[in-house]
Amino acid sequence: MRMLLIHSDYLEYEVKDKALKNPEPISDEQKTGRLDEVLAVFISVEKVDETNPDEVVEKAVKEIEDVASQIKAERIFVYPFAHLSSELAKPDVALEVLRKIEEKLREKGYEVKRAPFGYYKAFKLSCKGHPLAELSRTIVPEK
Ligand SMILES: Nc1ncnc2c1ncn2[C@@H]1O[C@H](COS(=O)(=O)NC(=O)[C@@H](N)CO)[C@@H](O)[C@H]1O
Repeated sequence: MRMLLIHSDYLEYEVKDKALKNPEPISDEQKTGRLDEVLAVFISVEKVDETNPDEVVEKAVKEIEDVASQIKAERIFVYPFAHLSSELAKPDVALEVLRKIEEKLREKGYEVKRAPFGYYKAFKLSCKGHPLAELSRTIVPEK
């Protein structure tokens, strides 16, 4: 899994078209979304993650929590992003992993939104620009 973490004044998105034949079903209210004062986490779930998705979820949540505590972020935006890797996991595995990350972060008390999966989306992001505002992490399951 590849993650790009951007500490932002805000992230907002708007769903445009389907990028997959069967994207995640969404309600009208999910067609746009915005969070202010947010840690935006762009995630590419990779093929290698299919060997142990639950382990990758655990490791990703830990990494995100570590960064969130350092920058004192209480809101997290989980953003499916297929452009951080050339070895993408298949969509059904990727969506399940992203849903579990969202769920576990919420259980830990963060305010969490997740952008819809399988759509082309317009988005606006305002990076804060401090030394820890732009980070990346690579997570792999143990062999
Ligand atoms: N492995 C993945 N990790 C994260 N997001 C994914 C993954 N696979 C699919 N998606 C989601 O599905 C959308 C489209 O995925 S994609 O791989 O880019 N596929 C396409 O764009 C197709 N139109 C051509 O392959 C992405 O924008 C993202 O929302």
